[in-house]
Amino acid sequence: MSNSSLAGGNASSATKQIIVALDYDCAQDALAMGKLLDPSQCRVKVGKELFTAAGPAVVEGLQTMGFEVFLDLKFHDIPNTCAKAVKAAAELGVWMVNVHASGGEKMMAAAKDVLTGVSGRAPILIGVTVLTSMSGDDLASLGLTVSTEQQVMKLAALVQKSGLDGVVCSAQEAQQIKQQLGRDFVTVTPGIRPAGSDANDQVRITTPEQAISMGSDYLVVGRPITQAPEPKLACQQIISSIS
Ligand SMILES: O=C(O)c1cc(=O)[nH]c(=O)n1[C@@H]1O[C@H](COP(=O)(O)O)[C@@H](O)[C@H]1O
Repeated sequence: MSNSSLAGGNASSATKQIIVALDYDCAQDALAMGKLLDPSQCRVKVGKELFTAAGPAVVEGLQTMGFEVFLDLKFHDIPNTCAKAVKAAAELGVWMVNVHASGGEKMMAAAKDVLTGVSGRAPILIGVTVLTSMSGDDLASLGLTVSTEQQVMKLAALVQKSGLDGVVCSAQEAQQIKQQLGRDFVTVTPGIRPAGSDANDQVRITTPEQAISMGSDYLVVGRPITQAPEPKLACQQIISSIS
């Protein structure tokens, strides 16, 4: 069974919908947080800061601890370069990898194509639509005159047309994506904030409960867990709130 068929529409009945964003500047801190978390209860995300500082070794370290890793490097480049980066990610054995949907159909299709030649389990390949830190005003400043929802839907349709498994979006758009693109099209949603938490730099936010009720498959949660006084407890509370 491919990773893709494990994701999507049935994820809401599965466990491990929480992906903890390990946004740290060194492997030591990321692995220390990993020790507090339970790989049978959540997955982890390695993003640009941690990967740039610590490289593939930290991915391997987390995998050795039993975690499935979402490698969030948001590749965005010419098709050949992007596809080769996705291939390198797949060879690290990661569970999920992402590219920017705004790289376009040719870039995304090349990234998907390269995975057919990868031995073993291919990672779930996801396209980032509009960053959850962005509002309509931010889009306008880029010269986009459509609403955030319209832009997310436009990019999500392009992601699907390019053959990818799903999108990163805010949970606010997850319901519409499921309605228009099908329940098996995976929605990965950052911008998760338990009631009363600081939004930080996130704009399009929802609580974990709202994200699940809107049809989100996977909830990416960073600071509300990693900067909590008791991260393990914060993670457990979020898991309980959606179970
Ligand atoms: O691709 C992502 O994971 C991502 C996309 C997006 O639109 N917004 C977003 O916040 N993220 C990532 O999700 C994480 C959210 O972290 P917190 O805001 O601390 O919960 C960060 O690691 C971001 O890099």
